[in-house]
Amino acid sequence: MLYEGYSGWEPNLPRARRIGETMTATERDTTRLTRHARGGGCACKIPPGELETIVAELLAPQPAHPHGPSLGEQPGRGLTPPSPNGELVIGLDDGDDAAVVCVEGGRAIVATADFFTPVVDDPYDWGRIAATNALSDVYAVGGTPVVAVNLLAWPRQTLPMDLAREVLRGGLDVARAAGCHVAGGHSVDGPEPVYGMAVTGLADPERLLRIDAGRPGTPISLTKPLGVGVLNTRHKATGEVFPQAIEAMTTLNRDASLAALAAGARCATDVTGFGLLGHLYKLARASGVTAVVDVAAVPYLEGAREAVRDGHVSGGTRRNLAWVAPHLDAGRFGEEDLLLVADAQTSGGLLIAGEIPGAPVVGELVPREPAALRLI
Ligand SMILES: Nc1ncnc2c1ncn2[C@@H]1O[C@H](COP(=O)(O)OP(=O)(O)OP(=O)(O)O)[C@@H](O)[C@H]1O
Ligand SMILES: [Mg+2]
Repeated sequence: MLYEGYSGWEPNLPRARRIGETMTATERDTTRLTRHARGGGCACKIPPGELETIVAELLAPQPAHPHGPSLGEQPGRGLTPPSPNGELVIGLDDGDDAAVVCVEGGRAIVATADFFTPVVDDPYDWGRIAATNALSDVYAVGGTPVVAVNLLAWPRQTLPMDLAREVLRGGLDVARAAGCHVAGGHSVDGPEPVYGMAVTGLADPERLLRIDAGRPGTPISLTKPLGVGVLNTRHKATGEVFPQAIEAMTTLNRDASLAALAAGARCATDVTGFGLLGHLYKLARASGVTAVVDVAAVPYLEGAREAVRDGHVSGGTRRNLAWVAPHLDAGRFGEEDLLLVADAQTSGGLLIAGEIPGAPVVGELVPREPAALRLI
């Protein structure tokens, strides 16, 4: 995930505090983590169209740089080294969730990194959410996380360091629950708090969940309800806490991934900042199919629709909708429903091509139509 930038951070905050110092009420308000970031969670991702433009540059043949190593011009994909140490089986071509490389011994190594600005005010919960989200991309390709390193930026002049400690504690607790070591990291002083992890996992190369493996005639299942985006936006604006959103964002996608593999699924992705519509569009495009969404079957967290009606919609959600609009047959649905299905999720569930016990079927993949997405 790319991090959008540094603008908009809270001015006039108190001096740096030492661990253990008590806070005044005013200071407690200024230590509301979401006030220190313009965006929040996966809603702070670079919009999908802009991201794909810069990533496409990486895929293009790379001319030799006059001051770079003399590897010469690459004939094919720019990212392939002349003498690779492993076979790349999932790379950048379709914007899949994680990179997968086959190595000696018939195992596959899964690599991914994710970090973002605060999505809730509670530092421990934010740590748990960010770690659950970082681990999710390993599960989304059918892997098992093995080791993670923390990625942390902290405005140490304006936010107490003991909050950073709580963030890391939350991340550690989630990784432990996932059976994944946290064995290091990197930390910098920055204007906005940013936290996440780089995670390495293992997978069976014959049993991967790929974004390009969807086939017509397959139902689409969604393993977590939508709506965390609008509830987080409401939380940032009002301070109201939504335990149902925190519960959803801290639920590991491990069981969903295992259930998908057990059901014989071969195609999945996780629903994060580009929303259900954005991620489903990527899946349909990569698989050469159209995805039909049964809007009435899409589950939402309690309070999500009300939050949209009250205007708590992030810029990221509106950008998601604009991005998919040229590829969307929206049928009879109006703005409220469209904003809900495009809602930028943080640490959302898996979108699986296949039927999974306990997960609602929210649509179906069909042969490619003029529009890659159709709502019914
Ligand atoms: N700076 C970058 N350089 C190279 N590739 C990138 C960069 N940023 C993103 N990508 C790639 O672009 C694709 C889409 O990125 P995105 O962050 O949406 O995927 P993701 O990791 O599945 O996100 P999420 O964690 O929200 O599920 C991925 O394949 C990702 O590896
Ligand atoms: Mg992903």
